[in-house]
Amino acid sequence: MSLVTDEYELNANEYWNDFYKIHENGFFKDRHWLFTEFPELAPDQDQSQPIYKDTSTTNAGLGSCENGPCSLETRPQEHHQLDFMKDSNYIIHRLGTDAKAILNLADLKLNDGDFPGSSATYRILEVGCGAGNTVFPILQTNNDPGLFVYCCDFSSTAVDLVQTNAEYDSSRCFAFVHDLCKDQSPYPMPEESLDVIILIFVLSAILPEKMQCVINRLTRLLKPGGMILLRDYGRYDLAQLRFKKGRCLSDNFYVRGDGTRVYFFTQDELEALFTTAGLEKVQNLVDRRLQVNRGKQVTMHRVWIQCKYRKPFPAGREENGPVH
Ligand SMILES: C[S@@+](CC[C@H](N)C(=O)[O-])C[C@H]1O[C@@H](n2cnc3c(N)ncnc32)[C@H](O)[C@@H]1O
Repeated sequence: MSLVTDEYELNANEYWNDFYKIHENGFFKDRHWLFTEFPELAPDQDQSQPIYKDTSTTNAGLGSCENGPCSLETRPQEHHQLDFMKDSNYIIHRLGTDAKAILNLADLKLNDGDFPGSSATYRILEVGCGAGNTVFPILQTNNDPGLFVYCCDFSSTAVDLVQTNAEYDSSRCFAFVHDLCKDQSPYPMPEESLDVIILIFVLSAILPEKMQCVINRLTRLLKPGGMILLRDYGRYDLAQLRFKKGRCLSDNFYVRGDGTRVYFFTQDELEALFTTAGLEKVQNLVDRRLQVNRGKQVTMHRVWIQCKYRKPFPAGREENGPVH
């Protein structure tokens, strides 16, 4: 790594802290489309009735994901803006977060062998949860009393935003600071305890040479039959094509103006990452969209990749029914 690349890697969480200090929860859009793409997040809900529909943008040339992230505001100078537009669905009640320390695992009074969510029957972990734009829709939509949702991010500012959200319910959710790239950084749940792990535009923020270790370690947390769900940037997405010279750190890996980084994947690369970790493909698709912002008369070619990979049952152990 060069000195410049090193600086972005060593201080990666600080760049994301700065990002969340500026944007708080108002940047990434709440993703109610999640449940049409990933019904595993709310298995018992009626997926035929999307809860959320944004009508501000027209999608043409859709792939198989018509209810994907569909609204967009174009501000070419800042590529984050290409991802998701501000949303006011969630009103955050800030509770003086500067004064409130982040709740850590050590602060919880747990009996021996217990862990947050130990009595749950369906456990979901969101990694790189940001301000909670995926976690809160899950908690709102999935009413299974046995559900427990964990979420983590290496930005303490982001985790603080989640923990101080009025919707945060510590009996159903546990948010914690965690750096996916730090092998020694503990998870609050044992191995083979999770039904679903979700990564939404997160793996792309990680140094490419560290991605395999991240996926290997996450795989160990999955129950046999459990799944990793991913949605992320695809190769030659508009955001990639718009990067100016000098922003490229290595092949297909770029740094934005605010110091946060992004990789653009091919399907084969993701297939290799997941299968090397021992997972089996359930889905690996490219979602290409022509997004039209009628107001601004701009068309945008977006490329996203969506994957679902399952942890196989050990040989001789039959799959029988749901994973919980
Ligand atoms: C593009 S944002 C997506 C946020 C969130 N998943 C969402 O959908 O709104 C990427 C997130 O990954 C987090 N992140 C990046 N590298 C990480 C790492 N090594 N460990 C944990 N979180 C990380 C960032 O802090 C940021 O919140």
